[in-house]
Amino acid sequence: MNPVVHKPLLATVLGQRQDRPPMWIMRQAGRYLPEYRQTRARAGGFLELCYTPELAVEVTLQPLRRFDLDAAILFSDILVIPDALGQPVRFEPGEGPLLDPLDEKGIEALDRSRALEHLAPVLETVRRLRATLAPDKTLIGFCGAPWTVATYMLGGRGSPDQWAARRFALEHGKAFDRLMDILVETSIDYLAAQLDAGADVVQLFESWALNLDDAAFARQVMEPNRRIVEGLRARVPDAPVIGFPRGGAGNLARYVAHTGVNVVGIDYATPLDFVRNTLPPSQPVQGNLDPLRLVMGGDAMESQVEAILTAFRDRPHIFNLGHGIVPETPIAHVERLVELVKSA
Ligand SMILES: Cc1c2[nH]c(c1CCC(=O)O)Cc1[nH]c(c(CCC(=O)O)c1C)Cc1[nH]c(c(CCC(=O)O)c1C)Cc1[nH]c(c(C)c1CCC(=O)O)C2
Repeated sequence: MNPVVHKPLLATVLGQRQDRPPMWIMRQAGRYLPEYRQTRARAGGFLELCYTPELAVEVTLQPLRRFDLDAAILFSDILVIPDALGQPVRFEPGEGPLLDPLDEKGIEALDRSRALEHLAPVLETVRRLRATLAPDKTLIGFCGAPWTVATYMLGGRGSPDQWAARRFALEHGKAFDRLMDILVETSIDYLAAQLDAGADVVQLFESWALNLDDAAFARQVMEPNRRIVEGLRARVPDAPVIGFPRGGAGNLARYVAHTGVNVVGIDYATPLDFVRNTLPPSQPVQGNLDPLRLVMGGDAMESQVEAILTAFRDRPHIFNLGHGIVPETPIAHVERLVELVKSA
């Protein structure tokens, strides 16, 4: 890596405000792109795509060929971790991910010893991306944060209220804490390996940081995220981390202070002036356009893009959506979004 080349997105993560905010789009490689759908069909299954470096590199780079984005995000999924721990994951069309829900015995049977071996193809993808990516582009690695991954492991599928996992945490406290320990340790190994393979920064996707009371938020979100950041930095000093606790707005300042993440992701339901009043101007933020506005385009999109750029003008800001891009998004609207942010 050439240390002289400037990476605007990485610099922003490290706290340096840029004149124009760098940008990427959560879930930027995906079904809204015809070339993704084509490669996906070639791969067969979704996990096969994640575990085939040649194809995973290809889909990672597809959005950067179309749009002038400042970062590539490793193409993989948060659910490769349960898969690597011995809880198989299936992706069925129209269903989202499906797993056989874990019970206490299932937690005891999880096997961390071969997880990194299982994830070797993903790490090979990172190495190949590092070798191919233009030097001014930031390479983002990621994993799901433990609570979010656990909601799928315990519930067996996505759910609107994460009831099964929230109940399990209270009903089987010891087994739940054991599961958190396993996920924390595996995530540290996995993220350290991604940084070692050439990722510039890693993001913790805590997509289900909502529906939690104070005590549950502290136990299930803040503490595991903090342990990962601390454990990772014990291995990779100053490892740059983006935390995205979706739905955790009331805890934004506490989350940042407790976990030590460099950047905090802001979901689209969080008011801009709340962020301004809650986080000091030196605190880097990422977000927060509603993906629906990108589907709509026109003034619905442009007015809110302007509001976000204005609200975060005085601080390090990475422009992004407030959650992942959805399949029905018109490509022309993404082109327009990039043009708007680039001319800010
Ligand atoms: C909760 C979660 C998952 N996966 C992820 C999260 C956290 C972010 C969020 O909340 O959206 C994260 C994720 N998933 C994927 C990426 C790849 C990198 C990127 O381009 O951002 C990333 C960073 C690819 C994917 N992961 C998935 C797809 C679609 C699969 C397909 O091609 O059929 C892609 C491109 C499948 C997936 N994977 C998951 C679900 C619920 C689904 C089904 C719903 C859906 O399709 O969006 C779990």
